[in-house]
Amino acid sequence: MVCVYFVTIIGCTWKPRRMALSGVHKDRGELRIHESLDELGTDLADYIAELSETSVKERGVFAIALSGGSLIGLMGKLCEAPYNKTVDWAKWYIFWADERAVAKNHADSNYKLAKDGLLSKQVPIVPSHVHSINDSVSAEEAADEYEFVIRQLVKTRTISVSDISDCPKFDLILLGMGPDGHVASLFPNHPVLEANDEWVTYITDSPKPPPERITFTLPVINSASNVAVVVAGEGKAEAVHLAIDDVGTDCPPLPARMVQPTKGKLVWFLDKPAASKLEGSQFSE
Ligand SMILES: O=C(O)[C@H](O)[C@@H](O)[C@H](O)[C@H](O)COP(=O)(O)O
Repeated sequence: MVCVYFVTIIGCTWKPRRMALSGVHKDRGELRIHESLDELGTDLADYIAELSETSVKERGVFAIALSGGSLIGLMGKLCEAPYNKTVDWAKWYIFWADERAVAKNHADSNYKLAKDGLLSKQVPIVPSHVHSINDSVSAEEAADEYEFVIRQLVKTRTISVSDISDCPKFDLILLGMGPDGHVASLFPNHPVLEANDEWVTYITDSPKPPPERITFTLPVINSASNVAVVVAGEGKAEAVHLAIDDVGTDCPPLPARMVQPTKGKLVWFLDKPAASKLEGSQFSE
C-alpha cells in the first residue's frame, strides 16, 4: 500500500517512501514516520540489513550496539525471511549501548531481552561475537571491563575508530527513547550526561528501575557512523517534539536531543502517534 500524506514540519523537506513518510530535518537528522508498527518494523529491518551489507563490504564486519525496551520487539522482522538468509550474520559483532546491572537470566536484563527476541532465533550469529556486559561484578567494574573489551576491539579494528577523537566508531547504535527523553541509560538532568572521559560508565540511581545500570556515554554515541532512535506511541510524542523541534534553550536539552552524531548519520524511526506533536505536522491521507 502506498500512503500519501500532506505534511509540513518546520525545517524539513519530505518525500513519501514506500511505506512511510521520510524527511530530512535541517539539523536533527532523517525522520521516517510510519503508518503502523508493522511498517516501522519492516523499514527498520531494511535499514539495518542495508547498513550491515555496506559495512561488511567496506570493513568485513558489522559492529552494532543494541539498547533495551520496545526496540528489540520492533527489530523482530530481521529474524524472518528474507533477512534471516540474506544478512551476513557471521560478520556481526553485537554490543549493548546500555544494560541493567542484573543477572543475565533476570527479566530486566537487556541481554536476555535480545537473546530471547533475536539472538536465539534461527540466525547464525557467532556466540563469541556477542559482547554482553559482565553480570557477576559491580556496575562500576562491569563498566570498566566493558570499556576495556571495546578498547581491545578498537585496536584490532573490529570496531572502527573515530577520525576526530579516540572514540570507538560503531557502525550502528540503536537507541530507544523513554517518555522523559532518556536514551540508553542517560537520563534527564543526570550528571552522567557530562561523562566525557569514559566510553562506558555506570549509574546507581536510575529513575527508571532497576537503579544500577551501565551505559555508553554521549561521546561514544555521537562518534558512531549511524545512530537510529526508534520511538513509538503517543506517550512519547512530547519528548519527540522536545528532542527534534526548535524549542529554544530555556530548558536543558533532553538526552535524546543531545544525540548529535558528529560525522555520522542520525535517523528517527517514528510511528504516527509518536510524531503527532512535531511542530507544524498535519497528517492527512
Ligand atoms: O535499558 C533500558 O532501559 C533501555 O535501553 C532504555 O534506554 C530504553 O531503550 C528506553 O527506556 C525506551 O524503552 P521503551 O521503548 O520500552 O519505552
